[in-house]
Amino acid sequence: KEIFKTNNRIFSGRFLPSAYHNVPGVTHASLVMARECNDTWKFLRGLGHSYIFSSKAIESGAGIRAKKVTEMVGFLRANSKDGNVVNIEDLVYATFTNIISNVLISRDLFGEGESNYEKVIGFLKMVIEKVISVNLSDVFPVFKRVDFWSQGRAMGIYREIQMIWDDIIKERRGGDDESSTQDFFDVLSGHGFPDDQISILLTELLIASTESTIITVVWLMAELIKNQEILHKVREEISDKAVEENDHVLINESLLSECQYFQACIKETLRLHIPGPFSLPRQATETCKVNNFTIPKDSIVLVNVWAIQTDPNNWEDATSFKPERFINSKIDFKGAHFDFIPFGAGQRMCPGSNVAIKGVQLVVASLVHYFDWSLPNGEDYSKLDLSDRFGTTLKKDKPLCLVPRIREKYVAG
Ligand code: HEM
Repeated sequence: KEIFKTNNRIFSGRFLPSAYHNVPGVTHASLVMARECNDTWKFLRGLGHSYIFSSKAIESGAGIRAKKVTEMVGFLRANSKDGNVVNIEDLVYATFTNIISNVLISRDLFGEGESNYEKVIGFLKMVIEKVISVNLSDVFPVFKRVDFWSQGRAMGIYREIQMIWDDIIKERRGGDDESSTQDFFDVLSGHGFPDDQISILLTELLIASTESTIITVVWLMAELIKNQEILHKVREEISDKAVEENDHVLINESLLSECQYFQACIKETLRLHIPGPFSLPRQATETCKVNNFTIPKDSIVLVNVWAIQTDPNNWEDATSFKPERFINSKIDFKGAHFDFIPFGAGQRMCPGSNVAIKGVQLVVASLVHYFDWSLPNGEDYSKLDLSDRFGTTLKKDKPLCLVPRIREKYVAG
């Protein structure tokens, strides 16, 4: 609360590792990693609100979400006949990447049958790894002027980012595009952002919107599989409240928000398996005092959200998965309850929380509604290993590999 509310303005800086700070264009076109809340940040956050994060923007993306999730279900249906094992992270990576890439550039980044899957995934992982890695000069600023290594690394990141978007942007600039709908590329372009800055912004938004969302889906699925009684309750609730049994049996996205127990499961996943255990590092823009400690200007500030959200003083039976704790509870992730801050809080709070929830709920509802799931080799559900791997993100240690089987009543559909 001291960081995110009392001293909100002072801690509104973002810590920017030198390798990323030195990427040409970053200081003029960064939203997620903008070092301070300057005019460019305000402008980009406003654009993001209008075209990506607001309820209106989310509503207009409903068609894309439905299409991409239907494709995912179709893919699983086709691959669920022979007891094939599916890696849930790989499965949903393509779905979430294509949902956001359609909002950004009106096309799938992972096209069907295209071999760019490995290339794009490799690119995203490389940027994440290189951007967050801390160099000597980050810790000892005295080395800044002689830190040629991170300058070389920055040029490497710049080249990779440009390479991924180059063809797409050229195609768009070529003018063959007849689409009448405006996407985020059009908006940025219309405001005069040059191509290399657009590439940086698209990359930031792509990573911000996929990485944590995918981690959340994997953990939620893992908890549901391990706790079969919770899975059945969720399934029943979705069937009762959100499935419209007509010619095309479809999950009604807007009715999912009325599934209280399912919503509680999503919250409990974000509590127990926080995707960013230290949130996204902030930086003090001025020297200030927090609980009588002096925090010097430019200090890097990590908030241990994992510890807060699993603190036994605040949460009963804190390390167990108990969605019930959120039923009839006012605790939400909107940044006002400081015991539960998976999306951060204050001025730099994640603006995409509603986009994330919409995607997570539709994808998971579809996976549990249309399919039965078992563990490979018929292993007992209770044996599923839920250990995590500590890092800047808190992922499941072992990949979640499951065997889908289309449910009886949808076999012919
Ligand atoms: C479960 C999914 C997600 C989680 C847990 C998450 C979490 C976070 C966190 C902890 C931050 C830093 C907040 C702070 O400094 O206080 C953040 C920033 C951000 N997130 Fe998310 N996020 C998720 C999904 C998304 C999605 C879907 C989008 C876009 C559609 C998005 C866009 C952003 C942006 C643009 C920022 C930077 C905001 C700024 O610095 O002004 N996030 N997110």
